[in-house]
Formats: sequence, C-alpha cells, structure tokens
Amino acid sequence: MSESLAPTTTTAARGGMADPAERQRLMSGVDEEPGSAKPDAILKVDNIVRQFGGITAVDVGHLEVQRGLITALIGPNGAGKTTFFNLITGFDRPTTAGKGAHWSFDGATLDRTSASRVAKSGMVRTFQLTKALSRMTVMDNMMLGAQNQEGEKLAKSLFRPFWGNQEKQVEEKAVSLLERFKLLEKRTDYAGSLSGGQRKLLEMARALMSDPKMIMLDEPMAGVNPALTQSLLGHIQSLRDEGTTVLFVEHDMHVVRHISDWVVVMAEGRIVAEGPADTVMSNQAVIDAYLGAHHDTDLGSDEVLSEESLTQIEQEVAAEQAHREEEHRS
Ligand SMILES: Nc1ncnc2c1ncn2[C@@H]1O[C@H](COP(=O)(O)OP(=O)(O)OP(=O)(O)O)[C@@H](O)[C@H]1O
Repeated sequence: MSESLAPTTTTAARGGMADPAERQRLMSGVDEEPGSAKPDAILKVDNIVRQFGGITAVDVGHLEVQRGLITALIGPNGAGKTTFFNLITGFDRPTTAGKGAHWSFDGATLDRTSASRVAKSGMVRTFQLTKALSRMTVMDNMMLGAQNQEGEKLAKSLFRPFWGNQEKQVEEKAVSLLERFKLLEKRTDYAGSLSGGQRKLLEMARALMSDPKMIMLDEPMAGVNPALTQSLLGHIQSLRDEGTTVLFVEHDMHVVRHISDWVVVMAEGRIVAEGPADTVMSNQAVIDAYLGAHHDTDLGSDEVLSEESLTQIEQEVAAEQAHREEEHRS
C-alpha cells in the first residue's frame, strides 16, 4: 500500500490509476511478448541501436511504455539499461540516428531532441548529486530542478537572474515538495550532508519540480537504508497513483516485484521479455539471461516490507555495488 501523501496540483489534475484492479484490467489484454503494443503508450521506441566499438550495447527494435503505470526495466549487469536511458533522454545518440531510429513521447517525436528539450516535453530523469550540487543547499537544488537542467549546467544557471516574478511560486512549490519528502528541515543544509536515502529523495523531489509526465529513476534504491526504502517505495507508488508514469531501472527483484505493474527485461542490449512481474520472473528466457546468476534470491516472496527483507535488499544492493566498483577498477 502506498503512503497517503498530498499530491502536487498538476499531478492530481492528471488523474491516476490508484486502483490495482483497474491497472490489472488495463494490462490483461496485452501480449506478454517483447515489444508488445500497449493500450495507451506514452513512450514508443523504434530501432534504437548503440554500438561502442565492436560492442552493441543497445539494440531495441520496438518498445512501448504504458501511460500511468510503474514499469521496471531489469536485466543483468551490462545489459544496456543505462545506455538506453541515456539515448531516449537525449544524453547520447543512437548509432542508428538518421538511419531509422525513432522515438516519441506523448505523441511528440524526440529523435533529434536535446536533453533539455526532452525534459521540457515531460520526460524527466533523476540525477545523482554531482560535486557541484553537493556543495549547494537542499533548497538551491530544488530551485534549479525547476529549470529542467542537470549537473554542472545547473550550477552555472545559479548566477543568472532567471526567475523574475515566478520566484515566489517556484519557492512555494519547492517547500511543498520538500515537506512531502520529509526534507523541509534540511532545506538550508548542504545537499552533500544528506544520507544516501535522503539524497535519493532529493533527486526525486528535484525532478518533480518540473511536473514531469514521466519520471525515470535509475536504481532508486541503491545505497538506501531499510527505513527509507519503505518511504521511497511509498513515494514512487503515490506518484503513479496521482497520474505520473514511472519507468525505473532496479537490480533488486524484491523491489521490482513489490511495486511494478509491468516489467521489461533487457539482455545483451535487446528486450527479451515483458509482462507482469510474476509471469516475467518465471519466464525461462529471463531465468537463463538474468536470474540464473541470482538463483539463490527469493523471487517468490512479496514481503518487502519486513525488516528481514529490507536488510536483505540492503545487503544485495551493497554487494552489487561493490562488485560493479571492482569491475570498473579492473
Ligand atoms: N561510454 C561507453 N564506452 C564503451 N562501452 C560502454 C560505454 N557505456 C556503456 N558501455 C558498454 O555497453 C554495455 C551496456 O552498458 P550499460 O551500462 O548500459 O548496462 P546496464 O544494463 O546499465 O548495466 P548495469 O546494470 O551494470 O548498470 C556494457 O557492455 C558496457 O560496458
């Protein structure tokens, strides 16, 4: 169950699907096949290929993401999930750019669109706190979030008098989001002083400053302690319930199973399976491609909110991170 949280005006006006039965009904007729058509797709992707030298990191023929739901993008390390996020948000260019690559968001073509224009169209991803952002206060981070920018560009824009008459409104919105994410008393603290979980909350709150139609979260639970895991899960579900589409990459299967309405599986750059979490996780292609490496993980349990499961999630994520850091070093 999601926490009861005050919706922002814009998301509330959108009208969400808080009823699980309604969500299930909506997707019940959808083929559980890679690239299946959705009843009301907010994102449609065709022929996106990205090669790095001889490696094909992404090779997605067709993908549709349903509006108003939580869709998880899962897959083993190196499957191409982050590269795919970078491509569709304008932070990287497909090798097939100009050669058949095409994607659209809420009806608007994004093939040649810059990252800031993608964000303005309503598809917003969260960003980790860069060094520059860590040295700014929580409130300053929020004010910059309203601009749909990221990283160093945000820091530069601080020096521009861009708000004009809107400043008060923007500030009120920041305060209300900080309140919602229980960060208001940290508003004057440096963002760098926040705990791992609080940083994730700030990243999410900052992304919401621009009222996105779809929020994209890259491993929202990584490095988050059990107490805040619950809170983050609640926030993600509330966003969906209010009408925001959520697309997230996550390694932890308990989290995926607990909050996803639909799961898309990538392996070696391709979409290899799609469906509701229960079905996807018993799909042999998925077990072979991904879960085979985690056969000791309990995939049958939905007890994500128990202390034991939360500790397990934390340990799994920490182990994954340590493993990836090791791989990067070698
Ligand atoms: N800038 C780059 N230069 C060269 N190769 C890259 C680059 N970015 C990604 N790759 C390669 O592309 C493939 C896909 O990587 P990507 O990070 O997108 O996978 P992922 O599914 O997000 O993995 P993880 O779950 O470990 O984050 C990997 O083989 C990776 O080494």
